[in-house]
Amino acid sequence: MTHPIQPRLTQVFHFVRRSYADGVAELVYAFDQGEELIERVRFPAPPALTPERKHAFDAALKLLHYIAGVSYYKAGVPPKIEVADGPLDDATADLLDALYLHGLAEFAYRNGLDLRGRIAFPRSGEPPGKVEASALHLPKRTLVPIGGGKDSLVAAEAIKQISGEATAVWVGNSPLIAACAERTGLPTLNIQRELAPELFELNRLGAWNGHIPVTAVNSAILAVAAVLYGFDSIAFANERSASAATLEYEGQQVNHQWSKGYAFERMLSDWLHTHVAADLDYCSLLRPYSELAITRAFAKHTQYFDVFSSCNRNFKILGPKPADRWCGQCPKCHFVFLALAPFLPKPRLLAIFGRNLLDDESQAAGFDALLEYRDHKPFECVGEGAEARAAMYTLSQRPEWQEDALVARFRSEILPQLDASQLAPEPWLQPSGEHRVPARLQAALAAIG
Ligand SMILES: CC(=O)N[C@H]1[C@@H](OP(=O)(O)OP(=O)(O)OC[C@H]2O[C@@H](n3ccc(=O)[nH]c3=O)[C@H](O)[C@@H]2O)O[C@H](CO)[C@@H](O)[C@@H]1O[C@H](C)C(=O)N[C@@H](C)C(=O)N[C@@H](CCC(=O)O)C(=O)O
Ligand SMILES: Nc1ncnc2c1ncn2[C@@H]1O[C@H](COP(=O)(O)OP(=O)(O)OP(=O)(O)O)[C@@H](O)[C@H]1O
Repeated sequence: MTHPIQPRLTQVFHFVRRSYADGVAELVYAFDQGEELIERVRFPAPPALTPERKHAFDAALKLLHYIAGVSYYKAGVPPKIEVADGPLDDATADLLDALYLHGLAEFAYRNGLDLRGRIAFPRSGEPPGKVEASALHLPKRTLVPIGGGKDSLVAAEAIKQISGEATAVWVGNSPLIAACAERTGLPTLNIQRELAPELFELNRLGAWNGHIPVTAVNSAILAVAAVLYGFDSIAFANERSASAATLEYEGQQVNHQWSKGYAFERMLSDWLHTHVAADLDYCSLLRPYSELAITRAFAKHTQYFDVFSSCNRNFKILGPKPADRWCGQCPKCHFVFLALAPFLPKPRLLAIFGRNLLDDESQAAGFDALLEYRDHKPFECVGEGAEARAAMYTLSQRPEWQEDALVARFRSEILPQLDASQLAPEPWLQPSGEHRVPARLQAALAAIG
């Protein structure tokens, strides 16, 4: 079938309209005069929207419409963006311009595209109006998004430790994430997301495709949920390392995890305070912590070892879910194995993964990339190269790891090229840096360390 439009040849990307009724949000997009692409987000058992929350809800839904559009915009990256709402205020346009440029930087790099100067959401140019939305007096309870991996489970346990009222929430239909959410013992909330099926057809017909800032999409969905169900805070589990670029290309920082980074957290946190509710706090509970600090914390939570996984193959929308929670071949499997190893007895770690990834020479290139040895850091949610090197160095000093192929290779081939005084893990275990954790939740920060 010849598709009515060839997305790569389109000239305009339209944010056509949006609606909400009985728990279902419909987000509508189109290329040029082409067919409508409709994404639906389903909020279960929705309470009635109170009049005082309606304005805030509409503002959060509007942002969701614009942020979720990134999945469709990327298919054609047309030079012009049209929004049915009319020109946006500067703060909204600034957030969206930054998100589309930086959140699609990996997508652009891998597709040989340069989006700089190409993405410009229509803006009114009006000076900022009221700089603070009204307080909604939202209930003092927290949405804790669960991703199925170690980070969000550390965040959930920290909030439980301070007896904070919290709900484990996740977007999508992953049985693995559902199992992790249930295992927290917290109340749960599962929001469904149905992408426009036409997008998969456009992909099949050769549309541009690639990595998107999905954390921004999940964040926008949870902002709508917080107003709808009544939560005063959303506590993601994005680590300090997520702000570090993966590589630099033609003068542009390319960060696989940009919407997990602090720059986005700050922009969205401020935007929600000024456009949705002065008392709705968006933050990452793990912001001050490195990946190594988080894996050390996670190593104490043995109750999750038989359900969690960081392997992204588990989270595909299309196709069957893998039988094995850990593929053992991808950068996430490599990194989580390496980052947990210093903090777990070796037999315990091998029981989680079902095999010893560091005694498998076929995985050498994958681990080299984590160490930034002869390759750049992989385009995945992994810690900084220096963290990986500190973890590998720690293992190289442990008798039980000496004979394993990739540890022995590190000792003989890589370690002599490194400055061992820079390889201690301890500096990575201390919290540091800015965060947006609200005062009510700051005791949970200390519970992580
Ligand atoms: C699970 C995964 O890694 N998916 C990426 C993969 O998608 P694939 O084609 O293998 O299959 P599906 O996941 O079933 O997706 C089918 C197509 O649908 C489109 N799509 C999907 C979800 C969405 O939110 N938007 C979409 O446009 C897309 O065209 C898919 O091809 O490869 C895709 C192409 O490179 C990626 O776009 C898929 O990435 C997902 C959005 C995803 O959930 N990825 C997370 C694992 C992820 O990247 N997490 C990052 C967060 C980074 C951030 O800044 O937020 C991380 O863990 O660091
Ligand atoms: N399907 C989802 N629904 C809601 N939030 C999610 C979802 N997937 C990931 N997140 C959140 O987005 C952030 C980044 O996801 P990420 O996959 O890095 O975290 P994780 O799965 O908790 O840990 P890991 O790094 O071990 O995979 C986390 O805070 C997580 O809670």
